[in-house]
Amino acid sequence: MPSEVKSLNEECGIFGVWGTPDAAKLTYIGLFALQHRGQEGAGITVNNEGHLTTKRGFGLLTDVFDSPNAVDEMTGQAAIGHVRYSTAGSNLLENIQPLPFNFSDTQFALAHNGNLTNAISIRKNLEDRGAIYHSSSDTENLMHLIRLSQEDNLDDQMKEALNIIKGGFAYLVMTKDRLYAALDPNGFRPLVVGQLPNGAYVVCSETCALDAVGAEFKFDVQPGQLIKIDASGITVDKYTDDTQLAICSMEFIYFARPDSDIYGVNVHSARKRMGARLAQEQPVENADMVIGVPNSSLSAAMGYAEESGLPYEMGLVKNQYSARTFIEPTQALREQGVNMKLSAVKGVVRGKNLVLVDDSIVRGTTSRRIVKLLKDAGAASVHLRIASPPLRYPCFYGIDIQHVRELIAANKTIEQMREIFGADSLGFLSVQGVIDSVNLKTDAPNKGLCVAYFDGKYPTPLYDYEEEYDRDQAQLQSMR
Ligand SMILES: O=P(O)(O)OC[C@H]1O[C@H](OP(=O)(O)OP(=O)(O)O)[C@H](O)[C@@H]1O
Ligand SMILES: NC(=O)CC[C@H](N)C(=O)O
Ligand SMILES: [Mg+2]
Repeated sequence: MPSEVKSLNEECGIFGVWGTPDAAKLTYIGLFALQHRGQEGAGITVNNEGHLTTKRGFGLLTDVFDSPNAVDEMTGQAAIGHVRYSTAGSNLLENIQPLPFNFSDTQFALAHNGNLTNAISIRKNLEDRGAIYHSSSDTENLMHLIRLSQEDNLDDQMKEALNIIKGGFAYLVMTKDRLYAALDPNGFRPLVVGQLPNGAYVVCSETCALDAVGAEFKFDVQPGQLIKIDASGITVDKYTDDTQLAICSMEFIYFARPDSDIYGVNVHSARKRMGARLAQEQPVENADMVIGVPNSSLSAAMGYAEESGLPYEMGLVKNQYSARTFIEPTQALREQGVNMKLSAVKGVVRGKNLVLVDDSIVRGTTSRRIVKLLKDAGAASVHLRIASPPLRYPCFYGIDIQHVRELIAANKTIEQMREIFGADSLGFLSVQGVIDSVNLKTDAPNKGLCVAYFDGKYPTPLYDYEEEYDRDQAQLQSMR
């Protein structure tokens, strides 16, 4: 894996459309707007008069659909698609989604964003009873549970299956005559419904994909809902009442695109408010300017600058093509200052006292590199400010960090981190600062946000991950 890839990996994007010509092409365009959510693999399943065909492969959407014909030949009136970053089951072709299933009586295709916390035990249980899995992905479990259900219609089979799986899931399930969308009881992942000018419905991870295909936003799918779209239109149903919103706060901090709205909150504006709150909580005296770390922290840096009355400057630039390179500098070259991703703008930062705003620290790789870059470029001082609290606990609902040993803030104090990064000072936003800045309109705990990565308080039992989590925590205690 190239070392210049993202440190904090995203967690899959899904897109589905029902009842329109060029469904596969629209899905391609929608997925293109969701590419930031996953770059390991991509795929589209098209439904042509009830016949489902899937094309999927490794890499970016443009790697999988590498000629105009690749999408044009997928004719049909409905489609679902997926861009993947794996959380369960490695980066193998059979795990790339949509997962296609051909039964003697029908066909299905599944696309999933999130991570199931009881996938291992469901699989073990079903394999003991003779089930044969196609993939090593957690996603596949839903298909087995639907087919094993004794309910007499597909709506009820879906509901039964959705009540058995646990954890984080936004699912799209397409059959020959309908498209289902379902969200887990905590709504860990965003999922929205929109409508095209011709009346066709779209369901996807973020509103930026609705904008990309010219669809009008209709509503956010709510925790526990099961949506059905078919020839007779859209039906909004639910599979459980036992729900409580706990959407991933990292969606607002880092994952989602700034032009997306989640539950009515614009992501860029939420980040700006986090930056402004950070300026109040962690001010810097005698600074000359605020700079952000492209791309995701620029909104927070703008908010910090506005609140503190300091100029917002471009002190770092990011090479737009860095995500696409598989050729990386060796460690020796890196030590000589070779950097393929970020560069300092020397003419701006030389001799200046900088407030450097990033949105998060995961392994600490970025912070270490950029403080050095800026100092090498002649910055007089670098005060690092992070627009989120220290990430100390793993996520089991769809982000790929599952071990605390990977998280620098779980192992080091703030002063130790400051020293490792070579920064002149280091400060983080409080958990309450995140909650107040996002400010979702709900009575749920933490105003509807999951902040478990910061406080270790998970909104659900961890099921199959419980033992591993306890072991990790014990190991961490012994290291302290
Ligand atoms: O502590 P680390 O392990 O280095 O991870 C944290 C960094 O990773 C993310 O940015 P990323 O490089 O993924 O790119 P982006 O900001 O352009 O989305 C995040 O915004 C931080 O900058
Ligand atoms: N990041 C995700 O949402 C991943 C979906 C699914 N768990 C997979 O591994 O493919
Ligand atoms: Mg970043």
